[in-house]
Amino acid sequence: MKIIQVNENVSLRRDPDSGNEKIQAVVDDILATVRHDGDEALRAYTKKLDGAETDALFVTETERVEAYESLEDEAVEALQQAIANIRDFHERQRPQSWMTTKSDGTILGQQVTPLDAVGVYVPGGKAAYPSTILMDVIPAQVAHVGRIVMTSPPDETGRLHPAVVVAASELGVETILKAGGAQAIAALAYGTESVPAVDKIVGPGNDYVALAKRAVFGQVDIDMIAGPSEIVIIADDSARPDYVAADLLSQAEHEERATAIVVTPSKTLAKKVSAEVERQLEDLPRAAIARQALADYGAIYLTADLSEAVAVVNELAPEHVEVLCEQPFAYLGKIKHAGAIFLGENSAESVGDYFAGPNHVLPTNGTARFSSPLSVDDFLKKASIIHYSAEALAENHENIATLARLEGFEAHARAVDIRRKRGGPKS
Ligand SMILES: NC(=O)c1ccc[n+]([C@@H]2O[C@H](COP(=O)([O-])OP(=O)(O)OC[C@H]3O[C@@H](n4cnc5c(N)ncnc54)[C@H](O)[C@@H]3O)[C@@H](O)[C@H]2O)c1
Ligand SMILES: N[C@H](CO)Cc1c[nH]c[nH+]1
Ligand SMILES: [Zn+2]
Repeated sequence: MKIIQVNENVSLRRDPDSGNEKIQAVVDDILATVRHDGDEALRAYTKKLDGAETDALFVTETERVEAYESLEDEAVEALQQAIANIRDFHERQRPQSWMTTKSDGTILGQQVTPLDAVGVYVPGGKAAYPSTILMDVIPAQVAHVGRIVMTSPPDETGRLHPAVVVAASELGVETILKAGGAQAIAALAYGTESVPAVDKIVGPGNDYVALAKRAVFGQVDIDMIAGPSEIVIIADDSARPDYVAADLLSQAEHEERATAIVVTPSKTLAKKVSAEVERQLEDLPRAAIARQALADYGAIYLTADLSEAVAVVNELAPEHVEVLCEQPFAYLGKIKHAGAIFLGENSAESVGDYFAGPNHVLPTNGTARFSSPLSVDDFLKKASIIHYSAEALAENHENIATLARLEGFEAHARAVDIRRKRGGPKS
């Protein structure tokens, strides 16, 4: 791996539009066609892009049974344990409606309501992601979303990966559409004869999915545009080079555009990590992908000290940061910008990707500066509650009318004046 003396201009931010003009044109065409031709277009794109016939657009009961038959019991049990952990974590996020009554009888509050219908996109082109189903569906269920439509691209036989079907079934997801890419996003956003439109679409995907989500935003809400995976490891001499290397490779194997970076003041550690990465690459099944990612987006940054390392991490604002230092908890609060913070040598990112409980759908591309992990909040909306008492209106009507006239809105002013002129409001 490249070992680079730190450069203050380090950044993970990539222009999301660069080189995407051609893909955007393809996406716009697919969105318009599915909007116009519905199911017929959905089937035609699935045939063209995924090579699959989908006479039945949704996963059938027989397919569910076959999926369970082809999965090992230990895989189902691991999914069940992960579900329990992720549900437990997200249950703690549920906000409550609230109301407060003031001494003059005014009642103010906030009503929290779940979304009626949500679409969950589960990527399935190059790899199957049952873990992402758990991360997307569980917070929606905890929020009590009314209707969940899941969608994922089928393989050439017209089926979804058995682990995807089992993960969804373990969660009780009833509607599983077999469609991927921009055509799936169009079906969820606009609706077709068989796919009911939703209010919000969540879930990561490739550029076709991301650009389609961005294009339908406004018609529906979306969670975020989640880009390629990113890991940044802040490490001192106490870190084990084999652990650091393993964790870098765990994200580099995702795809050629994944980012894997170490930030350390220790030259000795840097050299050992670089050698370890080469050693561990030797028998890694996805070594070609990981090598490419490390060549293009991997680095070991050398800093003057650990405080400079923290400053670099905050500048990068990565999706994940691991703290492999002697006192990991000393860095909490100092690391301000990261999607998820993993503390200590047993907290490999894989623990969070699959099992610990927190969500693995996280802000990427430097957006951790201003956004947060997917959570129960993403599946709720809030309405304000206002009940003004007679006493409060008597006390404040002149202020309200003055502010209205300041903006030139006479009708606003009269709407409070009228309640005073008629002898004052009833209590
Ligand atoms: N951030 C996260 O939490 C997270 C989790 C899982 C996956 N991911 C990311 O999701 C992405 C998954 O990508 P993927 O490709 O494997 O699956 P995908 O399901 O996102 O995309 C597959 C679909 O892309 C469309 N497509 C492919 N080539 C096309 C073309 N030439 N024209 C039109 N449409 C085309 C097809 O419709 C196909 O069904 C990866 O980048 C992965 O890293 C992120
Ligand atoms: N690391 C990914 C998010 O960046 C999530 C994931 C899914 N499966 C394995 N990992
Ligand atoms: Zn991962």
